Amino acid sequence: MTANIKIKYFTDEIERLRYIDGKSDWIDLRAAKEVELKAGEFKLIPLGIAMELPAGYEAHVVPRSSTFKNYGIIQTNSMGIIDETYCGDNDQWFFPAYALRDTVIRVNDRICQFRIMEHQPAICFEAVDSLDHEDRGGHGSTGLQ
Ligand SMILES: O=c1ccn([C@H]2C[C@H](O)[C@@H](COP(=O)(O)OP(=O)(O)OP(=O)(O)O)O2)c(=O)[nH]1
Repeated sequence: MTANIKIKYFTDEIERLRYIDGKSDWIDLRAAKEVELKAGEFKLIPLGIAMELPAGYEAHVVPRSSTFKNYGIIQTNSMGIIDETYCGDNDQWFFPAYALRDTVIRVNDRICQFRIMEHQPAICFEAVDSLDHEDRGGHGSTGLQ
């Protein structure tokens, strides 16, 4: 099955998104403007795109494995969640970056990746006195290091 996604680019300076079938279903995203950060600084890096996600889906954005090594930045929210409703003409995706060293992110640098995920089912929380199961045990209870 193929999902069609409407995408709006905010600049011609970044390469168009490419889905590489067979390797990974995560799709790389690029910085849409040059951003300079000093060690300890936080900035939002625009990713130059907005999308209308398929109904019933959200997108998850995480750094590439090489992002920290190449650029010295980490993603402050660990994983970005793009809601289905984030689909207006100015709803540009961004990467919240914290720099651990002085660094420059250049236009078109591939700094993160995303995939779409189906929403979980609607949840109703039912309060009970007992869950009627044996305790599994918490951290370290398997004895494995
Ligand atoms: O890394 C991110 C995180 C979010 N967004 C966009 C898409 C998302 O739909 C919107 C709002 O994000 P979120 O729901 O995480 O934030 P909030 O609800 O506005 O703020 P918070 O949850 O911190 O109260 O911002 C990004 O582009 N990148």
